[in-house]
Amino acid sequence: MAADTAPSYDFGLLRVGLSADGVAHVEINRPEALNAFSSQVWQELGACFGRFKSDGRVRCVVLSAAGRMFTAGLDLKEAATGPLGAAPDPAVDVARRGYYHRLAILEFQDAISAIETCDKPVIAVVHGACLGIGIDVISACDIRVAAEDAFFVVKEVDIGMAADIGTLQRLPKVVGNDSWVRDVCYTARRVPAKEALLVGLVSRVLPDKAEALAAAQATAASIAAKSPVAVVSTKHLLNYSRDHSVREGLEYTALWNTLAHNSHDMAAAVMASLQKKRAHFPNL
Ligand SMILES: CC/C=C\C=C\CC(=O)SCCNC(=O)CCNC(=O)[C@H](O)C(C)(C)COP(=O)(O)OP(=O)(O)OC[C@H]1O[C@@H](n2cnc3c(N)ncnc32)[C@H](O)[C@@H]1OP(=O)(O)O
Repeated sequence: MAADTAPSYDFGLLRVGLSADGVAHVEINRPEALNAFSSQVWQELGACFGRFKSDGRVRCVVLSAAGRMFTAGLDLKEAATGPLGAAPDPAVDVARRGYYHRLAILEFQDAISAIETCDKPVIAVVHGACLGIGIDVISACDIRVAAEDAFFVVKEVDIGMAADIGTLQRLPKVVGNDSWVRDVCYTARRVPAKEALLVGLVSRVLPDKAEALAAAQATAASIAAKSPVAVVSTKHLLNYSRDHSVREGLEYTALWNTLAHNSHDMAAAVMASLQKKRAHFPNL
């Protein structure tokens, strides 16, 4: 993407950096409120990942958070002011208020789903608490790594609600263990990093946040050095296949690759492999 048309990543509660090797680093930066998700946080997150989708410079993303913990979940102070998107006027009937409340929940869902639909792999780095909406967020990521002090809580039942931004849809597919998912979703119990590793919620646990971040950056750099056509195709096809039958997945993959096999990257990669050299692939 030409510099004059490059999207802006100038946000209030996110710090976004883009390295020359194609790795974007998004840091949720609201440490004074333990990175609680106010509407501004999730709206900025949605906008940011929406922009990554069409920004060819971005090949892989690392998502982390500043301060003591990944996130304390939904901003309860903001939530206490009334339901999301609902008109506060009590004279307005419940159907009319409910209509706008539903739209607001859908908007919140879309913002977090932007992590999944941005096409570029996203690696979450979790340290300290990852509560409530934090689980919705990391479940939408491709890879999760944790620091030893990380712990995870599907906290929603403790605030009197069912999780509604993606945890109940994605977490079962991430860990593939229905009994465990129901245990943690019904009880809101604290899951330590070791257990998260054992059950497959995270793929690595590192001694501390700095090492977890370094490991994620190294993985991201390795992904960013691959053909971006191959990488976005792989993400897209994994997600499609997760949500469809094997047969549907195979048929769709054949169709997708009918186009993707025509990239210059394949020829360059095959040639480099034969010559025992490293291929360099242009941005999407
Ligand atoms: C449509 C709905 C969509 C999504 C729904 C998502 C549901 C959820 O996310 S459920 C999870 C909700 N979160 C919680 O229940 C956690 C609440 N917080 C705590 O229990 C504690 O703060 C803690 C995380 C255990 C940390 O405790 P501690 O180390 O003692 O720090 P504190 O002094 O409590 O907090 C410091 C500072 O942060 C503010 N804060 C903490 N959590 C939140 C929050 N969730 N929302 C808003 N603000 C929060 C806290 O008030 C303090 O601020 P001060 O200004 O210093 O008082």
